[in-house]
Amino acid sequence: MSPKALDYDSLNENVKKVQYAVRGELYLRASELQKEGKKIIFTNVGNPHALGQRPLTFPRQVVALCQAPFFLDDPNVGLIFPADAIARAKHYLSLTSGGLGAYSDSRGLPGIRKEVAEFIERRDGYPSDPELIFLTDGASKGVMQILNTVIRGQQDGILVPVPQYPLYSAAISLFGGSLVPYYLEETANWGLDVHNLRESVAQARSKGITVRAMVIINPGNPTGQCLSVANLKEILRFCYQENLVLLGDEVYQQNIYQDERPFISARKVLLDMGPPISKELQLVSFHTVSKGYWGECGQRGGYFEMTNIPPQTVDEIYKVASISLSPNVPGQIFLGLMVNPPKPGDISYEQFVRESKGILESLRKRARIMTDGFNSCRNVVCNFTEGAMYSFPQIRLPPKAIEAAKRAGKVPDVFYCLKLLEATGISTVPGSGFGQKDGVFHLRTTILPAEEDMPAIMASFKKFNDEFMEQYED
Ligand SMILES: Cc1ncc(COP(=O)(O)O)c(CN[C@@H]2CONC2=O)c1O
Repeated sequence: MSPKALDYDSLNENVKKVQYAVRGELYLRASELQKEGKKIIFTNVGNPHALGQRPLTFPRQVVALCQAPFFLDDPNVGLIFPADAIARAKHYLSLTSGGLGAYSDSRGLPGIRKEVAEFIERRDGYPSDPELIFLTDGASKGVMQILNTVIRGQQDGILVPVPQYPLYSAAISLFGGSLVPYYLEETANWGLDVHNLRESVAQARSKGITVRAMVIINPGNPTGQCLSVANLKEILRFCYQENLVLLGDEVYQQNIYQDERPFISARKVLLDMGPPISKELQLVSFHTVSKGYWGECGQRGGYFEMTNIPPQTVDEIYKVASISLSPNVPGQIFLGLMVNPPKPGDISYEQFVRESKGILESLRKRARIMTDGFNSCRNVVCNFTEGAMYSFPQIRLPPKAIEAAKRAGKVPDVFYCLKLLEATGISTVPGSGFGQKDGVFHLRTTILPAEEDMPAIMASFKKFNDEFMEQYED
């Protein structure tokens, strides 16, 4: 009998090749232990509300009213909801074609795409065209759609930073392209050296690969570095010289924990450079409501903005977006609220600023606590988390530990993270899930555990780590 279509052996080979470590072996083992009653601290996913972060009040008030418009007809609605939330809910409902249950345009509601364009204009100081902004079910879907549009086959390469967020390696595998790694310099605080870029491209071309696009993640995941203007200019010039599309993943643009390198968008730097590059280099930028001080991961609100992309290509991307009919409408409203939050003078402004500032200040403190905690441990070194939501310490495993891992049939950092999980309940992602230089090992954790829990978590980590090193050191 020939295999059935959904038998494992007859599946699409690209599907079987895909790896996604953020919810890989460690996550599955942690879920098993949790079922057995062990207390698990899931720091593997940048999922703020799952670790206790409270949602911002104003957006939830607006979306609640949008989801249940009958409250708007209740004479007492003003006793529970502030007037600006009521007004915003009515505004968003007026943009839909029948409320949140109706499909929107496949690119998203025009009124919200306009809000995104106005946000970008305020942020960058250059006009932005709503027609070149598509709303998506989270940034992931936008990234996958653009990669699917660019990759024609195995010979097409995408330059991806290593360590990288495995959405990129997984999507490139799924769409049958080739990942072309460029290594970030850990000793230079995960800086990016254009010389490494040139080497990677030359190597790929020598294997017959056509490098088509370059991904930057700024601030970085898992590495947390923030790119300087000079670095961004080098990257833009490099892409222009090598005829590459630049994919600017900027989902952590609100998550900045130092003052030396504030966030500046690739688009602003590009437009500041002026012609010819500003008129010719193709750029797609991504953002989301999942990160920042919003952390609304489950709402699935994202967008991508296209710069210097030909109208015919935009039409093709629109055509493919139409297959999925409509991005989810609540997620679109969250996005509109993120890019157009309460303004000074609005009733909800003070509360919004208090809540958002509080979250960001706490994240900044936790980034410092975690970095210092790791650096106080034996054989652990950790760059400071300049941005994003993660800490990515290097774990210098003694040879005996590497041998023990081999005997256990595990990659060394998986072996270490499994031991850490069993001993402390701290669920992390091994550095091998993000890519790293040979013989160098890391783990990724988020900086999201509650501030008051952080010292105990770091103490528990230190106890485990120092005992582990004691056990395996010569
Ligand atoms: C760099 C980067 N881009 C895109 C996404 C996708 O975001 P959406 O929720 O908008 O699709 C993530 C999510 N970060 C994952 C999720 O949690 N931990 C991570 O590393 C990310 O880290």
